[in-house]
Amino acid sequence: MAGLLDHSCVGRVSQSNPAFGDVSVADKPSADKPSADVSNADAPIVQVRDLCKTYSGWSFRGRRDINALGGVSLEARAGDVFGLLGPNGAGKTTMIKILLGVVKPTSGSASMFGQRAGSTAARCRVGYLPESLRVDRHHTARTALGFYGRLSRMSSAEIDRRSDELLELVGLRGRDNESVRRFSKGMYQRLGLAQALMHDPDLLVLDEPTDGLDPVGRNEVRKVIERLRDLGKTIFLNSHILQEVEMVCSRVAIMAGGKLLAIGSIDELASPTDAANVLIDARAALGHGDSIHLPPEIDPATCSVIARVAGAATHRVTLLSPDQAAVDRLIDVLRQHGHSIVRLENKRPSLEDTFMRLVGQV
Ligand SMILES: Nc1ncnc2c1ncn2[C@@H]1O[C@H](COP(=O)(O)OP(=O)(O)OP(=O)(O)O)[C@@H](O)[C@H]1O
Repeated sequence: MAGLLDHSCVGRVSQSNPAFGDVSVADKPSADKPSADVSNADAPIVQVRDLCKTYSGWSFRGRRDINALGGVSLEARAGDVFGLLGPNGAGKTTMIKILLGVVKPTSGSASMFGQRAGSTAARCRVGYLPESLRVDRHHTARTALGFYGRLSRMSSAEIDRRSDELLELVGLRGRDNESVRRFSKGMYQRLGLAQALMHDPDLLVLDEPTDGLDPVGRNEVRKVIERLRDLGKTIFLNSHILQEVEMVCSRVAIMAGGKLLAIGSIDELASPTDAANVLIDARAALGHGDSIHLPPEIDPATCSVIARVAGAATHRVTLLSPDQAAVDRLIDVLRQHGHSIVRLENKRPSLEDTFMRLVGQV
């Protein structure tokens, strides 16, 4: 049953748990007891040191080892919305499975809240939304939350109170007694977020939470994540969708081929070549048969014609890392030469620029 791991402090992880897909290397959960005194206030919420994972497989050519993680180190701290990014096969899911104790690392260490990743004490404080959550079709949103609450050994009163809060938070209040069979994918994922939050975890691990959703569903799920961020929840988000990561994450790690390529805030990861720039679109009138004339003060290399219609041409001038004086000077020159400023945009480097630069080099 999906969600068992999220509430697994009361039970064992089933190796056939559909929440984890095809897990070939499953680690037996430890028998350590959760303790009220497990927190180490100064410890990073997630800490990974030199983490390596090699899967051993067999093909008709014989034994074949796959290095899914080749010595990754990273940390996420309280209040971070930490984005884990990388192309297919980067090792993101393997990292999450190790953190949740489903896969055993080959070497290196992983801990959460200062406790060994996968230990019961660590897992009790984590809520997990798998990539493809499956809630039994006979459930309503409310009975599903009741089921997950009971797995966490919550009392009926606690389950009712928490369900009310979470249904409100994820925007399913009023739909709570409908069969999940009638839910859209977006509603289903929002219910998934609610089940992951049922036992009020300190860390939320979300694996591709908006994968397969249409733009409306994506937007709804993202709004819930933003609400959780604003409430101060620590979130570990695995996603392919760069714009989404850019909108919600405070820090990101970019991985490829089992290696960590970069880690930091989006601004920290931008290189000078991705630097912020200013775009100025200026329109100049053209007489019949006129060619386009740029003011002589403007370097043609910084300028391109983006539109030419009868009687007018629009130029786009790009200023790299400009100061305000340079922007003012350029506008003055354009105006003196009879150009109208039709658009001015401050463009900050996008995560996509950074991602493509780093991943493209691998
Ligand atoms: N159970 C497994 N047995 C053998 N190889 C595996 C197993 N799980 C993952 N791998 C391999 O390990 C590598 C990393 O896979 P992983 O799923 O961690 O990457 P990912 O970044 O999550 O990719 P995706 O975005 O496609 O899910 C891949 O080459 C994958 O084929």
